[in-house]
Amino acid sequence: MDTEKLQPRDAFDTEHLTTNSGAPVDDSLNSLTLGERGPVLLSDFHLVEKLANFDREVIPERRVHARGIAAKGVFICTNDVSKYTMADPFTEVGKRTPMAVRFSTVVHSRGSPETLRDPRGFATKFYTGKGNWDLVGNLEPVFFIRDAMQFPEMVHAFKPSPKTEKQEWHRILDFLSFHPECMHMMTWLLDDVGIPKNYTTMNGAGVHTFVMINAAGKETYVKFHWISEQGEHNLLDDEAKQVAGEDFSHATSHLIDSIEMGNYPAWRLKIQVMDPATELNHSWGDPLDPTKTWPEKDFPMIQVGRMVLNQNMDNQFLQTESLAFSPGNVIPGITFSQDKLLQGRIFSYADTQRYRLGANYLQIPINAPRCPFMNRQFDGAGATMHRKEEVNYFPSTLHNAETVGESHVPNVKRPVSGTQTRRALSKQNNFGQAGERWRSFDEPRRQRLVVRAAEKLNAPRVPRHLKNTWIEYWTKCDRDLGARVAALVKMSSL
Ligand code: HEM
Repeated sequence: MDTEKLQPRDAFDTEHLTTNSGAPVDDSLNSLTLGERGPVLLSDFHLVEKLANFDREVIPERRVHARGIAAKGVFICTNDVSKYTMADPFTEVGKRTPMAVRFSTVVHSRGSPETLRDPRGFATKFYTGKGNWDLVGNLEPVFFIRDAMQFPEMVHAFKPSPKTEKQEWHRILDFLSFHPECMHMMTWLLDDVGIPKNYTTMNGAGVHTFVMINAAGKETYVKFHWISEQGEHNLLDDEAKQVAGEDFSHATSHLIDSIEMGNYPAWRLKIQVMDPATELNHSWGDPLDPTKTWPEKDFPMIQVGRMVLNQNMDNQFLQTESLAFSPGNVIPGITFSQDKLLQGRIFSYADTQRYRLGANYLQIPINAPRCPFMNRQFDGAGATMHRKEEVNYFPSTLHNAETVGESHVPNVKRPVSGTQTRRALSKQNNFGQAGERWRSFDEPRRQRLVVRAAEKLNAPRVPRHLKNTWIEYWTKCDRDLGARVAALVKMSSL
């Protein structure tokens, strides 16, 4: 018997219960006691082991995006984009790359309703032949802030109050009043898309500008978009209340049921590309600013592939809960831009995952690469990778491990220069795209956003000075929008 092949899994089940170390269990209903009426003996190893395991069954939930559901699928390359990138999923039209995807809400805890007005996470992992590539995006193509320095406090403001354990809009509006760059994102959050009907009926976006590099080393700025083939459908506020009353996990139920019934949801992956040499020429703002979209008339969408989700997860803890996505996971042909929000994310995800899942979280099967891989860092808590060689260092004359060199992992060549500084991007244009987006809506949709914006300002404990600031911001987005919000805001004496 090859005991190393007998990894713990249901394929090797005995017909009877055993202890964790495999010994048969005589009784799993009655504790071992001194006489029928007790006391219980500490030598009941099976009881102690069962309780000890139970006591450790949960791990910290994700700091954000705690509530979500994952599925498996496949990415199919549909267009030749080799002039932009050498990345493995795009090397051949028709190439298929296995994927894991997790959709989520953001602010509330793991058991919270899926009908809340909240951004939605759209995290994708491509198991490519050159390592895992994670495109960790959201439904919304923009974000509230531009610099990772502000993220922890932004999350504190959105999360339930440390005093009341409730999300409170006076705290959110207070924090965001220092960040007028959030206005574009607010026109997504307070729009109908703020509550998607289901996860399958929402689009997704990579948000940041990334860099694609082709085989000749040419660099192209790129934005990624997932466009739902099911169409974009949302819940109006009253509908959301009704759905929540029936099934507060409605989006999870819908995804699982759709896949179960063979109605495999699909998305088109589209890209927008920009020559980095033009990056300072755009009147709408800076492409390194994640609060901006690139106008489609100047940067048309180019289809590159299709993702189909065709398999449910069958172990929520080992798969959905243990999935670890990171914007730091890129592959040759795709790399980071200088976007300051993105650069902070490169650190934060792997860091939280070492805390949340342990040092060897990448050895958990759902996170491990599907291509051959090898390095010298595999010991520690949670290690399961059985390696037999004596050389666990690099370089070595005894084992000819090599690195591949820059021609296989091209890096950005464009020079970066400047003095050390802590400064915001100078080209801000905080209100332009927010106003454009609101004006692009039909009248009923415009009015729904107005009503929601006013509702937030009428929430308990929003002081007069914040109401004034926010009316000013909405007015800067669009004069009519500001006037209509102001007309609905109750000016208390707070
Ligand atoms: C500096 C800014 C940000 C920081 C520091 C940050 C940090 C985090 C952290 C710590 C997690 C939990 C990860 C885990 O436990 O596995 C997370 C999850 C997530 N974040 Fe961010 N985040 C930032 C901005 C963003 C932005 C701009 C987006 C969208 C483009 C985004 C999308 C997501 C998604 C989709 C997840 C859930 C991944 C999953 O389903 O497991 N985050 N983020």
